Amino acid sequence: MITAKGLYKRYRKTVAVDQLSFDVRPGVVTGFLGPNGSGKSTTMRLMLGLDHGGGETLFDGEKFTDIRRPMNKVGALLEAKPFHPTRSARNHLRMLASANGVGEKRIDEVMELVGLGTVKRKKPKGYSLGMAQRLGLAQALLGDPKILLLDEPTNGLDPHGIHWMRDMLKHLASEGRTIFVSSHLLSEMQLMADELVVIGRGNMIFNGDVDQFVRDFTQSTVIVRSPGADGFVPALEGAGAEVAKGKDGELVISGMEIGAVGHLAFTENVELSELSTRSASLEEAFMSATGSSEEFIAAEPVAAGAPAAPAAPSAPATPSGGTENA
Ligand SMILES: Nc1ncnc2c1ncn2[C@@H]1O[C@H](COP(=O)(O)OP(=O)(O)OP(=O)(O)O)[C@@H](O)[C@H]1O
Repeated sequence: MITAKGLYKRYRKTVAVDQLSFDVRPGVVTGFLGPNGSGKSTTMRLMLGLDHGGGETLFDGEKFTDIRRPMNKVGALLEAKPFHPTRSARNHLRMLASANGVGEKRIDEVMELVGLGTVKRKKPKGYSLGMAQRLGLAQALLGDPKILLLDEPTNGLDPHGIHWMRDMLKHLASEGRTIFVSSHLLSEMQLMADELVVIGRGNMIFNGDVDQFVRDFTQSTVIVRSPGADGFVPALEGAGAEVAKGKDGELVISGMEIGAVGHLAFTENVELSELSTRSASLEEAFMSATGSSEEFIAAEPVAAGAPAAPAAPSAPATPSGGTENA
């Protein structure tokens, strides 16, 4: 279990992390999301005491600096390639292992676990970014910790690597470990995470269940296909629904429950060939939740030859509403 309380960090005029408080539960993967520059890396560094700032983080009730053998309790992967330039990958882990009372056997075990068994005698400087991420994870797992903090571990991994990382983190969570992982790959996060901490401009936007986040920040829609679709629209609108035409003539209905749509079709004598709900994606929820807290907003692309549009104005500093739990 991780308990973060009142985390705060200011760089000159920039408040990078603003009184963030959240819990990360064991047994599930918790995703850490936020737009670029929202303070995710700074938060993780603060949690591990690698940055000076305000607040406190407890790992199973203990501050990181008070843990006698930190590697056995908390494993972290904060940036790829923080490795010794001349030692082999295995020797790099060996050095860390001996400093932390971890046995030799565990080194080969973690190298195999992350798929680097055949290249463990090579120097990490020759590793690709994806291989470096795997070595970083091996390093984090060396002490068999109950808690893992991973900043963008899928960065640089190919689709197979991303799939592998997802399965690995889900497996580690299923063993009862606490997994806190940041990623920009929202479709991946939707498959991997059970819970979320979402921040914008250093402020808490949401802390809780992924499905709840999607429900809170998007609207699910009801899909209808019918040979009499056009004739059904006035009845739907008369009942207060909003109706849009989707692909292949489907009706995309918002503001009305699926049961009510089915009942209305029955009373209006409309034949249906499909009646279903469509949930929004995590990406849609993320865009809606963090849209106003994006730090870097690009201008709309302009067609070649057209006069350039002025850059979009900066968004207000306050994040959009949500279930703040700070
Ligand atoms: N060493 C530093 N000096 C000054 N400002 C910094 C420093 N590190 C981070 N910042 C600022 O703090 C804010 C948060 O940065 P941080 O890197 O934590 O965000 P992030 O969410 O991890 O971003 P990304 O998703 O792009 O990796 C940004 O405004 C950034 O410019």
